[in-house]
Amino acid sequence: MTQIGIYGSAGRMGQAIARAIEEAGASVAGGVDAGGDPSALAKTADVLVDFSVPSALVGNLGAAVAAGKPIVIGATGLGPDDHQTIDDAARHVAVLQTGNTSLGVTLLAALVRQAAERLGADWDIELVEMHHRHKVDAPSGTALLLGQAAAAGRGVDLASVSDSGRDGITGKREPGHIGFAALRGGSVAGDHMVIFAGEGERIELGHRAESREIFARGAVKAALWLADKPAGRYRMEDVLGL
Ligand SMILES: NC(=O)C1=CN([C@@H]2O[C@H](COP(=O)(O)OP(=O)(O)OC[C@H]3O[C@@H](n4cnc5c(N)ncnc54)[C@H](OP(=O)(O)O)[C@@H]3O)[C@@H](O)[C@H]2O)C=CC1
Ligand SMILES: O=C(O)C1=N[C@H](C(=O)O)C[C@H](O)C1
Repeated sequence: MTQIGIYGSAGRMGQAIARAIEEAGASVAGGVDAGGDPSALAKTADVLVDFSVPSALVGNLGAAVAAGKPIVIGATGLGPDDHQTIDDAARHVAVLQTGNTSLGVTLLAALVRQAAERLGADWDIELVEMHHRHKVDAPSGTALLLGQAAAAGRGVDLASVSDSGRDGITGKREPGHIGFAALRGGSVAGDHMVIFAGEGERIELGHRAESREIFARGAVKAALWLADKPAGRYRMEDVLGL
């Protein structure tokens, strides 16, 4: 039976993942939260999942590499340095990083990329997301993932066209920019809408998570898939065969 270790185990996702592990017929190797030792868990688990906080990433990845264990990184709010750390770790162990482990969002990203590829640059792309009142990062990891899919469809680098902080006298919309808006409130598990706004018409491609169980099931599926993979950086598309 595959033993899955959880970084961020007492959190909303950590608890949902523990339930999903039991449902999948695997077992929980243990959990670590703030102040805990990531190394002991890495030694006992077959595979690890990290749904904690970005500041724990270096320690969690270091523990996974030292123990030679694959790891799924689901925590969001990651910056360029974090992605470099993930690339470095992926030279030693299998690492799958994604802002969203659901089947629906993984498919949506492919549709967004295709739409961005086919629609001309005169179609403005805007992303709107809404999450529960406890979420601490914005834009969401999913919004960034979808923005990256749109940018890839257009053959541009998201960092050079991203527009996420409109407030006050912003001036006109920059042609080619990809805009982000983040709403927070209540218990919303995660809503994302990608809007392609043309002259006189709009296309809206979206996803609504009805509970975080979909993320938890996807995370466990990814962990079980990753458990026997060689070193490298993997994506949810690889797990789902999309
Ligand atoms: N990729 C995906 O599909 C999804 C990703 N997420 C992401 O997962 C992350 C967690 O979300 P959520 O469960 O709602 O958040 P929570 O705040 O409920 O949980 C985070 C957990 O991490 C713990 N933690 C804090 N510091 C450390 C540390 N150094 N080492 C290990 N654990 C630590 C916290 O412990 P304490 O409370 O003691 O500080 C807490 O138990 C977020 O980044 C969120 O965006 C969420 C849903 C889906
Ligand atoms: O914090 C959350 O809850 C979620 N975080 C992820 C994100 O930042 O996109 C995934 C999902 O939307 C829920």
